[in-house]
Amino acid sequence: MISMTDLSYSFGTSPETPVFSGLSMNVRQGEFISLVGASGCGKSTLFKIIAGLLQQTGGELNVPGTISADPSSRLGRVAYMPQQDLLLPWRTVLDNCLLPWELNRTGSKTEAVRRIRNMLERFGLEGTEQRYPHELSGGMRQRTAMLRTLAAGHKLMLLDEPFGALDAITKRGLHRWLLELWGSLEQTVLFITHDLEEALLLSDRIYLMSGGAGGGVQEFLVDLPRPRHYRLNYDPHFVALRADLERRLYETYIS
Ligand SMILES: Nc1ncnc2c1ncn2[C@@H]1O[C@H](COP(=O)(O)OP(=O)(O)OP(=O)(O)O)[C@@H](O)[C@H]1O
Repeated sequence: MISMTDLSYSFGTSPETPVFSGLSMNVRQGEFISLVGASGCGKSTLFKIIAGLLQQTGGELNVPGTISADPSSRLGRVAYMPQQDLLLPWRTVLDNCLLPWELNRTGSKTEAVRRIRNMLERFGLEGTEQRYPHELSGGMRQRTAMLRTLAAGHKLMLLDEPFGALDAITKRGLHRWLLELWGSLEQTVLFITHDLEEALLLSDRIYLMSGGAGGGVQEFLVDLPRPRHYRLNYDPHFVALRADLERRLYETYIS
């Protein structure tokens, strides 16, 4: 679904110091992949490149149907949920979720509304369609933003720390919910997180990003069977994987 070879990026303000370099990775259809790495190693920047908002300064990026050298060919091809939920405060839940339809105008509005209404229950948002973002809890806002992202109708979703600002219990509930939802949707997900347990629970593979010149990326396979239960994090194999992941992440910090 995505492949990148030796990708690098430098901001124009500091061309000599790349945010990251030597990034090579592949994402296959239907996979759930997490990206972890120190703050500032370029995870969000990589998402902006994949979404077509920035152009890599080196290397190859292949997103099917696009041209590696032309970032605008990637615009609108993937669903991107940035760190802040970016819900429009003057719009209701339903109207926020209709935004992708308003931008693309594929099919009728009646059909788009029907599809969103059908999704509201699966997202635990039944009864909220006429509410405004300030009337929602943090977890509900994140689910609304995710529904809007999914409503764009793309098979690839980029989720940048969607649960980063939530308390542990709400987060736990959303993990359970996302595991069930992803299992039924055939979506490919690239997910940024700083939470190693979250990454292990949700992912097929994890990429550890180092950032900087010559940093590259390390692949970590999560060989835990599916379907996964959110209580899996007490399993001895899970605990061992977590320890290994933490050690490898620590090594990327000090290398
Ligand atoms: N517009 C910009 N101009 C110059 N430098 C920038 C710009 N945006 C981000 N940076 C720098 O690029 C680096 C990578 O930022 P980015 O947000 O991609 O990191 P990140 O790994 O997602 O961090 P975090 O985990 O804290 O969200 C940081 O050093 C940041 O200061």
